[in-house]
Amino acid sequence: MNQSKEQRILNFVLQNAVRGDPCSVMDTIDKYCSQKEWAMNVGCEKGLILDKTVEEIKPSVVLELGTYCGYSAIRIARLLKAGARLLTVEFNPEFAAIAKQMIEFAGVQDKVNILEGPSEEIIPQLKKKYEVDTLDFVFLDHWKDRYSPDTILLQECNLLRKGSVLLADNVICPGAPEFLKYIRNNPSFQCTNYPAHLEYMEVQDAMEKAVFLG
Ligand SMILES: Cc1ccc(Cc2cc(O)c(O)c(C(=O)NC/C=C/[C@H]3O[C@@H](n4cnc5c(N)ncnc54)[C@H](O)[C@@H]3O)c2)cc1
Ligand SMILES: [Mg+2]
Repeated sequence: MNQSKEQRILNFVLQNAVRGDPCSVMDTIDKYCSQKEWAMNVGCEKGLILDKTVEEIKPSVVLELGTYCGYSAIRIARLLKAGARLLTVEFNPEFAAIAKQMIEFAGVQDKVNILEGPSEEIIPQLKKKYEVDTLDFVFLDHWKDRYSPDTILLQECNLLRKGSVLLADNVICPGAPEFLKYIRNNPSFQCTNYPAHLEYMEVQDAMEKAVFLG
């Protein structure tokens, strides 16, 4: 059975990146996806916005929605302080398996927990099953029509506290119009837009940061 694109990306990393070196894994994925096969990793330009957000917050508990191949999980985990943890949610078992291997190769597996299943089922389990009190940082990068329902669900499950930060990828391309409408008209969130380009392309995109005001 011929390989998936995600399997080819993983193989390229296993053969060309330096084991235990997260930056080498990220650079190798970026090289493959810009030169050989495009894939929906946040990439290096928007990745820098993600890095700065994580460095600013210094989060202890991070939730990522949409692991895919694990690129942004590695990007986030490499910056986490000792004892901090990233919970990343992925409902496609093939992608979850690829991401697990990618994260282990990068050497950040001790900081990352891949939660397999749909975000709408996992989010309500975070407190009891995954011992989460509140989330310091949430990176949204899954199906774009899930951004606003999951943001509402996070609030309903009391997982946000005053100062919790959401960062959403792709609010321009593919676009998350319903999310932008919801979050920018909601007085409980302070929003900032970060224009950028779609990963590996000269197409306009942007990230939206939303701080929960409690
Ligand atoms: C028209 C067009 C098409 C594509 C692009 C380019 C482009 C650029 C980007 O940066 C993108 O993030 C995307 C994009 O579509 N991302 C969706 C990402 C999904 C991943 O998350 C997983 N997942 C999806 N919903 C859930 C869910 N509820 N619970 C758990 N996991 C979920 C999936 O299993 C995938 O692992 C697309 C630009 C324009
Ligand atoms: Mg994305």
